[in-house]
Amino acid sequence: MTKQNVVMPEAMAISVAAVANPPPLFPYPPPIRGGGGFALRKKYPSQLDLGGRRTNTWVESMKASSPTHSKAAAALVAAPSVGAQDEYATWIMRHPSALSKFEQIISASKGKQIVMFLDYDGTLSPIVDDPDSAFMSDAMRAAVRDAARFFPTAIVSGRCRDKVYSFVGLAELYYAGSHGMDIKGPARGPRYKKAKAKAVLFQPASEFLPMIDEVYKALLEKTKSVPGAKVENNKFCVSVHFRCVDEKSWSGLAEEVMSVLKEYPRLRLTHGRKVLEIKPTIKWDKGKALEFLLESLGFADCNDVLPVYIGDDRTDEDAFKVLRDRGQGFGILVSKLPKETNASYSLREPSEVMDFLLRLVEWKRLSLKPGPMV
Ligand SMILES: O=P(O)(O)OC[C@H]1O[C@H](O[C@H]2O[C@H](CO)[C@@H](O)[C@H](O)[C@H]2O)[C@H](O)[C@@H](O)[C@@H]1O
Repeated sequence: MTKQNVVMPEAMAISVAAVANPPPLFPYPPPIRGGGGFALRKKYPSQLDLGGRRTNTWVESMKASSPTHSKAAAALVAAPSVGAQDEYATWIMRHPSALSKFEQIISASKGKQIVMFLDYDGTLSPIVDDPDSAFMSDAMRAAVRDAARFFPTAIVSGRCRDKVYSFVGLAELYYAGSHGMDIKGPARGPRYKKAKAKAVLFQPASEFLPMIDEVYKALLEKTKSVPGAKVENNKFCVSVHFRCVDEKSWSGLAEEVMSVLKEYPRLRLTHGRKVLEIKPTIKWDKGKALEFLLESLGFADCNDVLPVYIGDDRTDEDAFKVLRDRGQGFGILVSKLPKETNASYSLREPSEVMDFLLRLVEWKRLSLKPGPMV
């Protein structure tokens, strides 16, 4: 594998400019909890402002970060109120199931190479309490392996690349770890590689490694008194998990995290599904990673490509938005609940993601079979 010297203008703008003027994050509005409904929020900042926002605002953001796993939301999924059902019905018309619209999707791929981008947690593996036990099933692995035989496939995850590779275990895929800040091409050369495809190893935040390591250690120390808190070193970013922390301790945890981060103005804080995420302030995200990978695969400025991105979290919205802005391909949001999203389609859970991959593979196999002799 050769180290690639790629000049990406945004990636080069890593430090000073970005620090002075942090990039706006996509305002992914999680549903408002409580009130018995799934009302979509119009504005909900996904970047937690270390300077001005009060801790209780943080805690509200933390509460909203995993509605599917709150007891109230789980009850609403199991037995939704009439209002919630109406709201879901309206939402699903705007973001129909990728399974029910399968024919529409494959007809859009006519004459084009599908390229698959798959988030990991909550997309290929179910959300579980222990991040170290978020294994994908063998059946899902087989479906991804089959899909990758026909379509270039990349795993795009917030996790450390090595970790997500250890979960997926397929050498023929591209992997973008640390929310796209650590990209590596397949160990084995896939058959579908275009002639202009390049070998890939791209780490736009490498200068932040020592800082991330330092912050990881500081966060470990600061949060060790909070029962259930877990700090995960994702190489170019750090996750502070609060899924197993008693809700009463969330504000204390947020305060500890903020007290560490105020010493690091070149890092920013966002939140995902019951997790606080600490990242470098570079203009790089899963959307940029998607564009980078398309280019690496030889599909830059091509019309004969249909990128499909499947993900469940707010960081995946950056990729959905890129596809929407390019007017190319489409995003599929994995969610049982209505959420404001830039994805075109939806799937309810990882098992539906697997069904979708299997149908794609089956369709491709049939389309490659020679027709009957006449
Ligand atoms: O981009 P992703 O692959 O979706 O990674 C995002 C974060 O996923 C993991 O945390 C989430 O899944 C855990 C296991 O199911 C769950 O316990 C946690 O509450 C979720 O937030 C991962 O551990 C994080 O480091 C990733 O940033």
